[in-house]
Amino acid sequence: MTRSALTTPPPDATRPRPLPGAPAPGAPLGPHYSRCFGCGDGHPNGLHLTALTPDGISVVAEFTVEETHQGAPGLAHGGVLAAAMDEVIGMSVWLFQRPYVTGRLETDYLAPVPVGTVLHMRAWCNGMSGRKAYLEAEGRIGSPDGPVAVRAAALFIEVAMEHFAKHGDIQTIADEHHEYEVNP
Ligand SMILES: CCCCCCCC/C=C\CCCCCCCC(=O)SCCNC(=O)CCNC(=O)[C@H](O)C(C)(C)COP(=O)(O)OP(=O)(O)OC[C@H]1O[C@@H](n2cnc3c(N)ncnc32)[C@H](O)[C@@H]1OP(=O)(O)O
Repeated sequence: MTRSALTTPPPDATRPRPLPGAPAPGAPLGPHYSRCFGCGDGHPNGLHLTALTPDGISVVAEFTVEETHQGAPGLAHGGVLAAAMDEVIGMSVWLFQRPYVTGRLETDYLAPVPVGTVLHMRAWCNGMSGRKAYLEAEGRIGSPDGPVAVRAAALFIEVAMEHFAKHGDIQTIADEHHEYEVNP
């Protein structure tokens, strides 16, 4: 992966460890929001990524490239592939049970991805330092051992839950996240 200093963990970064409440290995992760463009099962033309964690600290996911994801005829749009990388990285950092948002996302495109491809994605954390999480992901064509088509490195920044309430749609958050009070 060609990555900048901004997405490279500093020497004092800590290695992530699975938390006690992490999903069981192999259990499906499910969408964090039904209308999410990346994982939402209620999104009419989203990516519909399906994911699980093998170990509580990383995520594997499958993304089937559809006609609605094209850039050039018959080939996936690079921005759509970046969105898929962003999503799978976001799923992996959510395993640490604190809310993070993407600060920076770097992407290498190594091979074209035809419509109909199942992209086998994997995301993991290389280190954490304060509010910053340094993450990486790859997407392989056709199988978990297939050729790598896309790589990404990212810096995610931890935010308070209020970030979503302040900037987003608080009623929908309350409807889907019953543990979150609209008027605490
Ligand atoms: C109640 C329930 C709600 C449900 C929600 C579920 C949770 C999610 C669950 C599952 C996720 C699944 C997947 C989701 C989709 C994938 C994720 C996305 O696409 S997220 C959307 C796109 N990203 C944004 O919209 C961020 C927009 N930016 C911001 O809001 C701010 O800029 C923010 C929060 C990133 C930082 O702002 P500051 O004011 O809090 O903090 P400052 O001081 O600016 O930055 C902190 C440190 O980070 C560095 N930093 C910030 N941005 C950077 C950047 N772009 N590059 C390098 N460094 C950066 C700064 O230099 C600073 O470093 P120094 O502490 O000084 O060392």
